[in-house]
Amino acid sequence: MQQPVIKTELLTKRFGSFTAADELTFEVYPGEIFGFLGANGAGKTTAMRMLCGLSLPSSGKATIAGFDIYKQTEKIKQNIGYMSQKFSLYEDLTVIENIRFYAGIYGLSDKEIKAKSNNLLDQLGLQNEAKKLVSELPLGWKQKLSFSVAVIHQPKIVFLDEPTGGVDPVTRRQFWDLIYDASDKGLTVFVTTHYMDEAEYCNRISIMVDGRIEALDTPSNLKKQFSANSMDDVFYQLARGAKRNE
Ligand SMILES: Nc1ncnc2c1ncn2[C@@H]1O[C@H](COP(=O)(O)OP(=O)(O)OP(=O)(O)O)[C@@H](O)[C@H]1O
Repeated sequence: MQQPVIKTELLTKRFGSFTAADELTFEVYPGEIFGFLGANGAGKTTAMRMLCGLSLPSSGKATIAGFDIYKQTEKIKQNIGYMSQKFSLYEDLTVIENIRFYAGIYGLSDKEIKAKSNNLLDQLGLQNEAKKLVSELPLGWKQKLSFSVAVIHQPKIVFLDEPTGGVDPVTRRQFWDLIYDASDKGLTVFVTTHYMDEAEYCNRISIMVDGRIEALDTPSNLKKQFSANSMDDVFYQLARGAKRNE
């Protein structure tokens, strides 16, 4: 059996007397696409910040790419990529400037940066847009570029926080083609989303309710378990009892 790339045990984060993430225990395996679902306020961002080494847990254990979440946060940051709707590209730099900038931040050499930038422009079909300002690109293209720069240093895991907000289902589907390609090459993808069509694209899904993981399995097993026709229905059955988003 493969070693998990993410392993948590009773991972908990409290803010004063409030428990935002409550005894989370789960494992994610190399190359897996793991969906992290929950209603607003369920605790997804809190959990993800701990997993990325950005916030220390109150209790519990976790390793990310084999590194300890308390003691090795710098190592964790070197081995992960992160993309969110908020953390994105520099709108007033061109496409190629953004690629070079992030590659530089992630410590790639000049030679690697040159080769990677060209490959990436080819792969995304953006050669003609290389010198355009990012602000001129449609949102769907920005999201693809943002994902590509988040994995330019070939991390073991990429964390995606609602990566496709605001785009139509066809553009979302195209974004997911990039995710599948990356996961085929061994990248582990940890993704939060509110879109249930995206939940169906994941290998496994966990659903958080009021800080706790209430369900975790493949989309098809979850549908069986909850006698549901769709992930929407599974999600609704679990989230309707939530106290936090009343
Ligand atoms: N720094 C903080 N201090 C106090 N409470 C916090 C803090 N950060 C988050 N919370 C609370 O913890 C709970 C979980 O928040 P979190 O942002 O993790 O949820 P979420 O599932 O990511 O929600 P959303 O989908 O709306 O982003 C919320 O009730 C939030 O108000």
